Amino acid sequence: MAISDDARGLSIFGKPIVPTKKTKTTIVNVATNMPKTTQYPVPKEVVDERKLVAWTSVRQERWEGELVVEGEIPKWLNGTYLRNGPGLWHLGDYNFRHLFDGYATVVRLHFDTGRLVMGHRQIESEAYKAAKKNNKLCYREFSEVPKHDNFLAYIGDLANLFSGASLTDNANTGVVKLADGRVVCLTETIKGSIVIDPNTLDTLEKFEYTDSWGGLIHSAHPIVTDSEFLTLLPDLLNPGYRVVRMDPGTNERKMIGRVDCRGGPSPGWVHSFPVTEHYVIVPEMPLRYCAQNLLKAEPTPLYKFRWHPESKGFMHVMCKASGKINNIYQIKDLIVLKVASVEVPLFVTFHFINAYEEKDEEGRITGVIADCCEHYADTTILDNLRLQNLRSWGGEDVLPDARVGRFRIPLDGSEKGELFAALNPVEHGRGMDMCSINPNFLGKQYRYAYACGAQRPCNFPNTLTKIDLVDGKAKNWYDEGAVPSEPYFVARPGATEEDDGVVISMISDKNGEGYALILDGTTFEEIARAKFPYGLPYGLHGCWVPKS
Ligand SMILES: CC(=O)/C=C/C=C(C)/C=C/C1=C(C)CCCC1(C)C
Ligand SMILES: CC(/C=C/C=O)=C\C=C\C=O
Ligand SMILES: [Fe+2]
Repeated sequence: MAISDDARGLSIFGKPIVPTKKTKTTIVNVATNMPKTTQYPVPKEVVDERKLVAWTSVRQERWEGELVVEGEIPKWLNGTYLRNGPGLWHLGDYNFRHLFDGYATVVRLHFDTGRLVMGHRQIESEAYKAAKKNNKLCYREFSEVPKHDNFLAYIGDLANLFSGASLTDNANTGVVKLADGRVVCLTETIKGSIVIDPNTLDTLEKFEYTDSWGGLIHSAHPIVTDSEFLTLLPDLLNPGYRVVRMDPGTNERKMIGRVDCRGGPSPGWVHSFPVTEHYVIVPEMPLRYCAQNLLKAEPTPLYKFRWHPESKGFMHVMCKASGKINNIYQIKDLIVLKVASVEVPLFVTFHFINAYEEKDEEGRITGVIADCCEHYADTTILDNLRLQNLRSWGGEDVLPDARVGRFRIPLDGSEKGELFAALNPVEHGRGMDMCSINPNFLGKQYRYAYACGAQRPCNFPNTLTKIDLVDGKAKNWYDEGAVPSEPYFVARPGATEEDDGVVISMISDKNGEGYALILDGTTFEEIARAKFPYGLPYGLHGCWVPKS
């Protein structure tokens, strides 16, 4: 294996390279069940001392090198963890506004019999290349819109919005490994699907869908397994969603079925969605795409979306085999499959955790359970993710509450489903987002979820938390002032227990430094960490590429 241990690369867009202090961090396992009233703001001196590396642009285009490992990485952990995220938030002196605007930075942790090589690199999207070349924003990002020199240019840009030409391809949300081995970085625009090399992090090509579904947007979180790729294509013209499947080795999405919206002027935002063994669950969230906001030059507090409580929330259950959602009975492999479309309480979620089918004593499916990181139907979290807000924390407890929201969708023809907290949110500090599960339990009854919770006061989820959905308990990892990224579970080969494996996260700490962290999946204790040469910005979602 070729290992380079030098930091090579360029500083980007003129950002200075600032040396970081060497300080040891203290790890505390916390109990987060302090009542709100006994929590105090973090003292100003402590807040002022914190470096904001999580919310600071990555300092150079790329780096690769072997890391020194403290502790022991299990010898069975062989493969590559890739994590994508919006890591570059400025162009010259111009600072982007929202976390989701940044140009994609992919980080790679390559594990080989106890050794660890880290690399990071910018994705060479058209949007990123054009920004570098022209030193200005050239495509419409999540909240940022290019400025126009004159009225004609503005009209041209509006026309380009409808064709999709002016939309970004900045693939900064996640990265998936398809069953055929291709590794694709994704965002919510369909054109922002970009194939990368998981070893060199080279940008290889645009992932071209060869079907003719058209449309501009899809779910940022497709469901990817060894046999398929499922995603949702919101239909903004005739409000609804197409549920599509793509087979390994192809670029063609075939339609499983279509769901019409039951409320509102447009489909609800589908950042993610869950599946069970037999069903695709299509959430219809009252936070809906909004054409007027899409046209605005300045961001609204809800960006390209609008909150429509009057339109209600719904969960649709589509049979994977037939594409049907109406409440009829179907015989497939002698199982009676019932499907449903129910009204549910208002909800706000980015991320579904998992879903599964509930059965009675005879093994008949009676309902569907779908779990998500739910923000109590409060949309303010979206605006809280503005960089200014993340960077200007004064020590107050300002992170809105979130919970593991559990939908119960009856399949007996009832018109309504339920939504409740799957465990007491105090267990995880009333913060909850950025989740993963053991992928072998996708769509099946499961017990454990890994996510970011809160040790309050805070303005962003700041703990790693292991949720036990059976006992209703959580184990929390916390490093004062640190921002951990999504905990990612990798199962030990041959494991029979659901939590037998490790959890990987990357930490941006309060000293401006950063490290890869490996926790034991069962005990949730740290087993290894490896310091990065410098702190890295916060990142969103990752995937595991096992050693071939
Ligand atoms: C980083 C993340 O989680 C989400 C990124 C979302 C993006 C880039 C959304 C972009 C969009 C446009 C540029 C116009 C159309 C609507 C929408 C999909 C929100
Ligand atoms: C980071 C985040 C929410 C944090 C809230 O508590 C959401 C990210 C969404 C995109 O992937
Ligand atoms: Fe996401």
